[in-house]
Amino acid sequence: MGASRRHTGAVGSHSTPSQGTWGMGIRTQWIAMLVVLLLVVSAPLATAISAPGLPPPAVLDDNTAEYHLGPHVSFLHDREGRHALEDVMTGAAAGFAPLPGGSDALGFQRGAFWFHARVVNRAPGQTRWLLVQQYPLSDDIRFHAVYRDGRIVRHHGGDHQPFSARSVRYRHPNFWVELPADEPVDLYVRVQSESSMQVPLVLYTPTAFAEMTRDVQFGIGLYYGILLALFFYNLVLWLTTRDSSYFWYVFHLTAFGLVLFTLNGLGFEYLWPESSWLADKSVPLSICLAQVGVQQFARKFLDLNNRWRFGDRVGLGLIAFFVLLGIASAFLPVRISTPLASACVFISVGWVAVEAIVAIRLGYAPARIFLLAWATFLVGTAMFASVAFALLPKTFVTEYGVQIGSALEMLLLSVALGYRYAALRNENERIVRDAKRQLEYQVAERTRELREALAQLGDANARLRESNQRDALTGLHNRRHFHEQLVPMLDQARANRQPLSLLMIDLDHFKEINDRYGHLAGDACLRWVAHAIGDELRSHRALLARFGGEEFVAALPGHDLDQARIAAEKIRTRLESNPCETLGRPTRVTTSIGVHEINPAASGGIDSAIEYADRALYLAKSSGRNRVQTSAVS
Ligand SMILES: Nc1nc2c(ncn2[C@@H]2O[C@H](COP(=O)(O)OP(=O)(O)OP(=O)(O)O)[C@@H](O)[C@H]2O)c(=O)[nH]1
Repeated sequence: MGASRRHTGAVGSHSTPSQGTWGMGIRTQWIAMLVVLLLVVSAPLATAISAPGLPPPAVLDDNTAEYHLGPHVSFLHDREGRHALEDVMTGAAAGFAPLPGGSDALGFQRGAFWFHARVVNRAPGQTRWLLVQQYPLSDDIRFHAVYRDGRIVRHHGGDHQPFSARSVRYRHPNFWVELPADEPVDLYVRVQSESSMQVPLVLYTPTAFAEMTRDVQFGIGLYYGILLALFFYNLVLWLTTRDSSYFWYVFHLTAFGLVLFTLNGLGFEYLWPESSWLADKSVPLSICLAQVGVQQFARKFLDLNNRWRFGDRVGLGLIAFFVLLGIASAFLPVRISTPLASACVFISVGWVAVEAIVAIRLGYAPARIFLLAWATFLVGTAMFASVAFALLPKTFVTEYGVQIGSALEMLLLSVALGYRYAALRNENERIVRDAKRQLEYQVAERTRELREALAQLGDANARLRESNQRDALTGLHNRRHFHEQLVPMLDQARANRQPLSLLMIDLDHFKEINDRYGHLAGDACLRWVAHAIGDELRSHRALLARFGGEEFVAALPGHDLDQARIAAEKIRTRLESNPCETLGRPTRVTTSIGVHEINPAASGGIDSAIEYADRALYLAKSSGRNRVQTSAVS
């Protein structure tokens, strides 16, 4: 990347961190962020150190396409910012000194700085050059080219001038300068700025500048293209899933992109070309915004509120701090707010790494990818800084460490979000599955209990029905049930053309038993009689019931009148010959029985049939009792 022919100066190698590419400008910002506190303290000291001698002039020749003036630059600190060009030229001001340590980054300084370099152009075919100050944030830059004949050409630049005032529409301030062949030209650059004092001056031929910007634009397009793709991808995911982690990821990505956009000078070029206020304040503001984004994203992604309360509180504290600092930076001088915000970035970035490590130790799997993403960014930034301190050789990867690291970080974070989403979805599905299983088990359990209850209820109903059909004293069927059962029995007899007979059985003088032995003895006698009749009729498939009081009724299917009479006679004989046991006392009990055969062809109902049997019984009673009487009507 860069011009095909480069020249780094006649004297020694280039020792400043600034180079003539896109990354060089950014690197300068990052170095400033890394060493800003050191510089704030050391720069005034450094300016006080007297120079051993002023640098030699820069000599351009036919092979020069891009020339870094750093080794040829001397500077003068005009603390009050009052000196005019004439003062510094004539020596009325204090003398010029070489750049401290060869570095063109002087930190945050009050007043104005004058930079001087003498240039001799030995290339007669190339007299038009572009001087670029590869730091986009300087407020006020006044450029002067002083020629042998006393002619002075002046330009005015910096981000306090509208972007359109630049010689070339480019993110770094730049000035066209005519360099006649073989004539020394003194270049004086006066810089006054609230932001960091960095003046990496580079001379380009128009061709070299065009080639350099082409490569740089490609790199910038690639980098911000990746960020934009991730932005829209995760924006859509946020809109569809409504998972706030995606929103804070997009916020973090946007704010981080804005920081680099601002530091690259692209913010001033494309977003606020007319606003010198924003040109000044955008750096601390975007830094604070990015830190709010990263802290909030980490809190949400790592679910710190549920996993690590203390870490969550610290994260919230950092967010509150950066919000306040962001608001304050709208009013504070940039030389205070920017170094403060930059220094706090280290705390914030380190704390995010701590949060991720704790989350991993607490067993949160998605935090691993999160930490990997974060480490990628930190390693990229560290490699970039290491090059600046000559700890690592300058390669494509180390030189563009911040861009590569942050692009990889954003990419990995996007993957981590997907992983986290899948993990949450799986967890949800597991919970739903468990709940469903639990519900199914409970439903089965309830169904079983219900079935058991229904069975018990059925049993109870059956028992109730049975008890409704039974006589409580004797255990025989009761009169109502007899009626109910006699109907189908009669229907069946009619259908089968079979006889059906009724017995009306009544104990004789039962009242006397009650009167003589008591009601309980009477009860016992009734039970005994019921058992005896039932026993006697068992072989006849009879329907036997207690008709009421001391009266019983029996229906004998398949029995004609005579067969029924014989069965009745057996009952009578059995009772007569077997005294009932009433409370240990044998008591003789006789019985009168009325017998009636129901004519299946007759249309009469069961009531009339019972009536006939009852009449026969009455006849038996009136004929002297203890006898069987058949009904005359059939
Ligand atoms: N211990 C007892 N006695 C009953 C029960 N139901 C009816 N009785 C008695 O049965 C007797 C029936 O008396 P009556 O209707 O005069 O008939 P009887 O004494 O058997 O005389 P005849 O039927 O005419 O031979 C009464 O004394 C009733 O109190 C019962 O469930 N338990």
